[in-house]
Amino acid sequence: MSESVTRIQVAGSAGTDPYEVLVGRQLLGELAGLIGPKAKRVAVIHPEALAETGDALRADLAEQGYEAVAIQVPNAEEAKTAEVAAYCWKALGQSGFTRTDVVVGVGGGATTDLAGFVAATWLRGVRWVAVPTTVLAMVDAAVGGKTGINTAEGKNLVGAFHPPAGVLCDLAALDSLPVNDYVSGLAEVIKAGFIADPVILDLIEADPEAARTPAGQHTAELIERSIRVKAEVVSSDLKESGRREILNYGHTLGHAIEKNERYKWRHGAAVAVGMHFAAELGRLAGRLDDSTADRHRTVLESVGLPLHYRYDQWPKLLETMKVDKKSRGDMLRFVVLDGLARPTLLEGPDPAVLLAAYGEVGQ
Ligand SMILES: NC(=O)c1ccc[n+]([C@@H]2O[C@H](COP(=O)([O-])OP(=O)(O)OC[C@H]3O[C@@H](n4cnc5c(N)ncnc54)[C@H](O)[C@@H]3O)[C@@H](O)[C@H]2O)c1
Ligand SMILES: O=C(O)C(=O)C[C@@H](O)[C@H](O)[C@H](O)COP(=O)(O)O
Ligand SMILES: [Zn+2]
Repeated sequence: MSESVTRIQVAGSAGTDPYEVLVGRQLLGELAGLIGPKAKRVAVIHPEALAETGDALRADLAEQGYEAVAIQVPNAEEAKTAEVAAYCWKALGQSGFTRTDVVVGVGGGATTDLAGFVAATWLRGVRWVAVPTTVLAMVDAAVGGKTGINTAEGKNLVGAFHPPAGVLCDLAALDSLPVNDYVSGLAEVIKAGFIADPVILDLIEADPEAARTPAGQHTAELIERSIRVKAEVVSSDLKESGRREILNYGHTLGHAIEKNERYKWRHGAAVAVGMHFAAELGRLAGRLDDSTADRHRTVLESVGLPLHYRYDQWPKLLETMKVDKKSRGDMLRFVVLDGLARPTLLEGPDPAVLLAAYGEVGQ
């Protein structure tokens, strides 16, 4: 067993098995246990940026007796396409991958979303293990079983709920992450702070510069607290029939911005703008106090996340938001706050209020 490993439990829900999220260092010794005794073949799906890691993992698994293949996919959102999923299916088919074999997704959230989706769809579902290597993937994407790809029409429009058998968050992986990608992940950390655990906000506000680096004093605590928020929510509502919607705070506008930018913006940056919008919407709808709304601006800005987007794009963003997964018929639905750590739904807001909220965000 590895030293000083934190183990966070995710309960089984909707007929799925429980699993653990491990946070620590040198966790790869845990991988074989998660792959389980039945697998003969293992496919390691990794992005170009982690070519060496992917190959080292493949070689290590081969030494342990598995027929291991590494499947390299493009970096970031370019991996979340039907074409790349088809490329992975082809590789699994050519290596004779059966129902007892296992997919390992190593990388950021784009890679773990794709790898989980490939695992969910191959032979109608095989076991998979997530090895997240970005802040965002550790605290959010790799946990909870939402897997999927984008289409030209929108973000994550094709996917499946397919929880991993386990999640290994090796904090050492963060040392090679470019600072922009590190900071992008802080958007989901800050989201967890606003919707459920304000201590996260206190820790970031105490030293925003430290929060921007893996060497920061509170890095492990910020990551663990955020994972606990996610684990608690998905444990009770895997398929998003209710409470899980709170994890979509800031995402209604955020996803529309990502689509508008043809997925060239990082998810976390778009969600940061989306949370600013959600805060202004909450304030203008008479739900959220000024001080908590203003806190969104200060904490997001303090770590270097964006608050604003192009004002002239509002009509297009509004059209995209109409097909957000939370919409019901013609009714737009937004996660807003009734107060700090009090997330709720705002259904069918007045279009004038929406425009006024965007007036604070658009530039
Ligand atoms: N499934 C979910 O519940 C969920 C939750 C949140 C976000 N997401 C998804 O996650 C994605 C965003 O994930 P992300 O922010 O991790 O971005 P990402 O996966 O696009 O990774 C960012 C970049 O960093 C590279 N990279 C990854 N790890 C690295 C490392 N250790 N060192 C150097 N480079 C590394 C990647 O190859 C990529 O180029 C979005 O597609 C978003 O929709 C999913
Ligand atoms: O896990 C969830 O549920 C979330 O909403 C977490 C989000 O951070 C994440 O970006 C998720 O992929 C969004 O899902 P979607 O269903 O709105 O596509
Ligand atoms: Zn997200």
